[in-house]
Amino acid sequence: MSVVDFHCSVGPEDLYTSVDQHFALPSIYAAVWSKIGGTGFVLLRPFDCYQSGVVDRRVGGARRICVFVYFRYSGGECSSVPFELLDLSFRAALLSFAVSPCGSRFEQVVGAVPWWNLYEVLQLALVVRQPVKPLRSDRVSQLVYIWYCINTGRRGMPRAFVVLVLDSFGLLKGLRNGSFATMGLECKSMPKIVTGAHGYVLEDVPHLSDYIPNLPVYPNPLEDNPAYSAVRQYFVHVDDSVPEKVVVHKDSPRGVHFRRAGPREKVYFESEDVNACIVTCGGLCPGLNTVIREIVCGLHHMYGVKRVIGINGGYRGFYSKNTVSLTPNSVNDIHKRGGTILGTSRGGHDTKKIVDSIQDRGINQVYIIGGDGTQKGAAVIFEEVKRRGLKVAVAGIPKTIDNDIPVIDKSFGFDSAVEEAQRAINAAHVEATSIENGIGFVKLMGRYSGFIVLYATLASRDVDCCLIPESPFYLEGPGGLFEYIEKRLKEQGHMVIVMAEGAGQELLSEDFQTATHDASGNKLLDDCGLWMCRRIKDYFSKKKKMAINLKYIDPTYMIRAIPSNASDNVYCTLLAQSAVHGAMAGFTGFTVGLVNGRQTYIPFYRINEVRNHVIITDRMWARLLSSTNQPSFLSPKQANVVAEMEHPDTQLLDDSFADGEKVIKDITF
Ligand SMILES: Nc1ncnc2c1ncn2[C@@H]1O[C@H](COP(=O)(O)OP(=O)(O)OP(=O)(O)O)[C@@H](O)[C@H]1O
Ligand SMILES: O=P(O)(O)OC[C@H]1O[C@](O)(CO)[C@@H](O)[C@@H]1O
Ligand SMILES: [Mg+2]
Repeated sequence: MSVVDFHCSVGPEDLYTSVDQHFALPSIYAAVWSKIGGTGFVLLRPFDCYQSGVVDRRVGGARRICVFVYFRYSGGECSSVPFELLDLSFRAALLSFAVSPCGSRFEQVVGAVPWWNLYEVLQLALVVRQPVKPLRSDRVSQLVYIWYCINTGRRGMPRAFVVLVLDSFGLLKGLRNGSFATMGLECKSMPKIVTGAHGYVLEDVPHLSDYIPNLPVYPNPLEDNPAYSAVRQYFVHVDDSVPEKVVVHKDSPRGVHFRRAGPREKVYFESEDVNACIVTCGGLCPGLNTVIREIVCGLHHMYGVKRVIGINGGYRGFYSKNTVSLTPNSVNDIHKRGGTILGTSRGGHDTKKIVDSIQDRGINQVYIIGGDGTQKGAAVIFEEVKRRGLKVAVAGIPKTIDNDIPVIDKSFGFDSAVEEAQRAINAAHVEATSIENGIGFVKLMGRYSGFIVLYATLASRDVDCCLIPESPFYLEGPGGLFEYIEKRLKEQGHMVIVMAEGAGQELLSEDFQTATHDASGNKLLDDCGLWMCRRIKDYFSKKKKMAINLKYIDPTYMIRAIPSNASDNVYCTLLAQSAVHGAMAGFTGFTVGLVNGRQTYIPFYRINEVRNHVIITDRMWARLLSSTNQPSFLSPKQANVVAEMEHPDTQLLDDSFADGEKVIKDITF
């Protein structure tokens, strides 16, 4: 990659960002933000330089390119530090980073400094011992170039790791008011980080009282609830928190925690004042109706709330559709149905119109059920609500059958989807075993993350080959997929292949590629399953002159349109009740989620920073490989890249190496 790559034509729809937070970030812990596919956008203030080891642990390994951007501000309006000192600290930061395990791993370092200052360019080159090319034009366009850089990776996977060294908050505020605004960026809140003894960190969620002073509090009506009186367990302790990592060594720091979900002694809403709404966005997922039902029933039965409305048709429904009144009676049976009784949609997120509608209708609790995109939308709604100073609690309930939401143990609907996928795999197995050289080929969902396919394969034990987006593969030649199919057919006379829809997209021949974007800006995938089946058939009939019988099964929409299974139903109930307790207690700007088996409130930025991926250097992938006996399909070059990946100093500090499936990193080839 060179500076030239910054000029590639990426449309405005690709300009996702989290960097608008930069001037409010308190430390590097809170400063690692991610974009589509998991780009680490790290904002390093001059005095954070000594923390580069933390950066390494959070984003190390996958990133190959490092971009330093140095804005030198000469207005002086907000900076009380002399420029000479800022220059010094900048160089210290750069040097410290460049020689750190993280910095030294990058293939190339690009330094962006004001183009007119050749002296700075030379200094940078000296420090990083690499050719440094200044980016031309003014500071605003430099920022735009960085966005481009983030989005230039293959298969939509970003390749850049960006470090901003800021020397003036004032300048960046100025930029935000200027070009940032035209990029549709919003100012976000400062993360609430509470620290305690022995490395305890609480990544807390916002509260209405953070921006509305002197809010009245009320006793929690649960105190009079016969069910809770019976067990004499009413409220969670105000200081209860849940650790993000439960595998520790005796000297490990206590690490990051999230606020434990549950009812609080005091609430910030009187029951008769609550006017709640529920909206579902994005694709379908088993359990949506259960969550709707349990929010309505939880509000009604636990808190005596009578006014709950449903917003029809996703985010756009706030301003373009009718609402529907929801009562325990009207939602009584809905959990037995798939889909969402409210309807859903992609696109149409107009923050101003949505919050106008919330304000006009007098809504004061907003429950937003949806995937990664929806949670990003919820975060923006929260910011706008806060900016207007409204007493409105915004709660997210994460949904996705793909299980690609980070931090949480798993998303609701995932188990049901995996279970339903068994029926398709069984059918494929029956078909394959009933005929000579039978191949059962099943395509399942999983746009960027292959969890459904991974778990469905492990659960079934009938699968001989599992293909996921995270694990590249190739078709022809030694070690390729075709060779493996031939071997398997010769060994046992049949085989079952299960593939995620996002796998092998890069293999599709150009004539087969028709993909564009959906209304939310998600890249639409081409039907790689169909294409693969055609390639397999062609290969064996034309090249090998070998008769095979391939049956293609595509149950993708069937596995997400079903009602949730029993375990997801219970999970949905707990999520919904946790959301209700949180909103009633005045918390806002949070997503509910299960962390290490406990319900928690997670700040939006943690849910939105990365995408959860299957890690193919993790033991779970080893379990998969030993279950199917398939080769890794990595080309020698790709295998080298994997082998080169260094493990962090302390494995326990990094999710991807902890025992289990919770991951935050991705591998980019
Ligand atoms: N960055 C964003 N900011 C504001 N709104 C967003 C953002 N990304 C997505 N949205 C909105 O969120 C809604 C749902 O997004 P999307 O279609 O990506 O589905 P999702 O919630 O990610 O669910 P799925 O699991 O099906 O992908 C859409 O209405 C979209 O406009
Ligand atoms: O066809 P739709 O409704 O846009 O949804 C398809 C996508 O939704 C998901 O189920 C969830 O993101 C993906 O697995 C899939 O690619
Ligand atoms: Mg999504």
